[in-house]
Amino acid sequence: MWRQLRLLSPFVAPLKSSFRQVPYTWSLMETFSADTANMAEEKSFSRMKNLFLAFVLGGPGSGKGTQCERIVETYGFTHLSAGDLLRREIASNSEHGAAILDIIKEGKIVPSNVTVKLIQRELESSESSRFLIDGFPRSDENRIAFEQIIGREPDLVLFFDCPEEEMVKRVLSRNQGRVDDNIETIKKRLTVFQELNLPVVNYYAEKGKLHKVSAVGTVDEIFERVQQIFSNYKCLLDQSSDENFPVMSTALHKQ
Ligand SMILES: Nc1ncnc2c1ncn2[C@@H]1O[C@H](COP(=O)(O)OP(=O)(O)OP(=O)(O)O)[C@@H](O)[C@H]1O
Ligand SMILES: Nc1ccn([C@H]2C[C@H](O)[C@@H](COP(=O)(O)O)O2)c(=O)n1
Ligand SMILES: [Mg+2]
Repeated sequence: MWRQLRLLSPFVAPLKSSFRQVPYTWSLMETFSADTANMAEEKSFSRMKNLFLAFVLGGPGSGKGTQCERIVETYGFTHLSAGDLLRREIASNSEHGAAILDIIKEGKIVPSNVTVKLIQRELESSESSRFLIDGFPRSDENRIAFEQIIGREPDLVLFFDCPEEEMVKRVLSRNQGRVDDNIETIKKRLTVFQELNLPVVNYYAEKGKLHKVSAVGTVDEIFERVQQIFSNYKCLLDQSSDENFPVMSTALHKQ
């Protein structure tokens, strides 16, 4: 209603002289652009509300990316790795690229608004209705920024629990040319994991959203544990299904 009144107001105001028409024209344009922004925000809000969102947490090298690949194959999720989105920013020489590279080399955390905006862009531009958000949130600040910008919380949180020794071994033998896969940066990332990531894990545990998965064993063994968790979310996942993702029910019925 208020929007309709705002739209009408330039027309009902008296247009006594051409001098007066300039501000009225501007006000009409402003009204239209404010209205377009409101409509885009409402559209985005209603899309976000209907998505199935799973956060995937775990220390460096715990196997988040590896398990996400299996979840994508089996359940038709779209995989958004926060680290990959940041690395893509670096590679594209974007405005923030150089600063992001410095932060990643130091094993630190990129400012939350940068990471959340990258995630938001993917969530909004994709046709998908279910997402794995891997490596996010890495801190309480990340979590709060997501809640504020996206306007909601995840449906579930997976946490891959892995001993430090095993994580270090896996990262050092990864061989993907990552600037942070060296022993100095790994030590820093492990400290950040203890100090900033674990409070987020505890937060979701207290909210009853956390599913802790032992990340020890073969990739297949770990994925079996993951499937057991997803089997409890059949109803919610089916609500988020659409013609692009007919695989969910099939995958769950196969178990
Ligand atoms: N269960 C496993 N056993 C042995 N090696 C594994 C296992 N799962 C993954 N790996 C290997 O360990 C390395 C790290 O795995 P992955 O990249 O999935 O971890 P990540 O949690 O995504 O790490 P990061 O946070 O650094 O991105 C990869 O080389 C991967 O092939
Ligand atoms: N929420 C995030 C996720 C990642 N980063 C930065 C810092 C990480 O060490 C690096 C690599 O991430 P990964 O691929 O290991 O998930 O990216 C961040 O700052 N904030
Ligand atoms: Mg990864």
